Amino acid sequence: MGVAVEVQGLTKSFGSQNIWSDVTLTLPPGEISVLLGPSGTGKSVFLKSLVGLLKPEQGSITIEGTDIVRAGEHDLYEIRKLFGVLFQDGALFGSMNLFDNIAFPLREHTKKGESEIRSIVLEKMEMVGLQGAEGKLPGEISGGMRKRAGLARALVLDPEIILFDEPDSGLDPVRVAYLNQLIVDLNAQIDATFLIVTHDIGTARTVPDNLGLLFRRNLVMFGPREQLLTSQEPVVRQFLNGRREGPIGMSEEKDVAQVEAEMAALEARGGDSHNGVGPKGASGGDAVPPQLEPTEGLPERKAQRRRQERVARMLHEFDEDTAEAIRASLPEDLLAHVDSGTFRPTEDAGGRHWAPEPDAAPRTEPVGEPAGAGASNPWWAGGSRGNE
Ligand SMILES: Nc1ncnc2c1ncn2[C@@H]1O[C@H](COP(=O)(O)OP(=O)(O)OP(=O)(O)O)[C@@H](O)[C@H]1O
Repeated sequence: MGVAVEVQGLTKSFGSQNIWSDVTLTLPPGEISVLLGPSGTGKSVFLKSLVGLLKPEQGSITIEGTDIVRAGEHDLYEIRKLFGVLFQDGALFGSMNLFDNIAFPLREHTKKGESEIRSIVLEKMEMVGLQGAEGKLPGEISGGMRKRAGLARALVLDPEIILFDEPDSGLDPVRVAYLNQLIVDLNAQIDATFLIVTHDIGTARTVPDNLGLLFRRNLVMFGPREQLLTSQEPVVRQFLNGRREGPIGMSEEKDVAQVEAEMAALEARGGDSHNGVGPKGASGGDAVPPQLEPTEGLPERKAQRRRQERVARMLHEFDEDTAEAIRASLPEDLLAHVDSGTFRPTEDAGGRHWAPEPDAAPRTEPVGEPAGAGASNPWWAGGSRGNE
């Protein structure tokens, strides 16, 4: 299982330019989270801070008990081994073929022999659908293949956390759809914690368990996908609908009067339903579309059930629309526990973050043992209807 990344009160500036302040969130282990935000809001700075490449001035990033903001070089080196990073362009060495590019971290950071390296590289290449392309140079393959090669390289050290910096950039909508499926499939296979920075609203709506939005030097919201997708916050709605009207301006923030005038005009035209739906558009259809499932034949995502239990305990924190959307994603056994009050609800997480709470276990009988379930029949084994 992937590890949790707990970010508390994080603040980063470059000189007098504050990038973001007081960012608090937790990436739950093994879950997929997406971070959105207008250009220049510091999403890449956030990713670099997570791997210790940049040092925030305040706050903490705790991974397996180590605060990487304050960690020394040795601890940082160890923690970095937990990460795989997919950079925007794949960050491949142009003069090396794909095999050598993907083998690079193994040759640099391990003492493995060439035959073991070969079997690991070929396994990861197969996982990302690149079998047979070992001898190709990065310049000879498409952008989509380069992303896959970058992903294979991010996988070779068996990471517990994978960071994706705009995996969809430069890809056509069909390639983005294939890549999204690959991301979900990989998550099902390796159960690592994923954080994806993207501008692609389709990805944000269908891939993650959790969604966050950075704006005006703050984390506006971070929580279960249903929370952002049903949100009425003007900035969230503007971003998810990819429209001009709203608080986000061309290069800077707009003044209040202008935003009000734009919103009134938008309402007069019928609201978001009248916006165009481009390939990356978000309007139309359900506010909360079904989440992508792993390809048939692959294991279920282990994080799915863990997440369902987690959000079932958080239901009381959300408004009616969000709670209803979350309930629609829960299997019947968990809903029964929610409705019978078996769960001890989370306290004061406010939907913005999550921490393992030992005291949030069921109050009475263990949730895992509904009547008739035998010890050899684990309670999560059946009856989940997923995010239908
Ligand atoms: N090393 C650095 N030194 C000084 N300023 C920096 C540095 N790195 C980033 N910045 C500034 O931080 C701000 C946020 O940049 P960042 O690349 O993180 O934004 P982003 O949200 O990822 O944008 P985009 O969506 O366009 O990729 C920018 O104003 C950028 O100029």
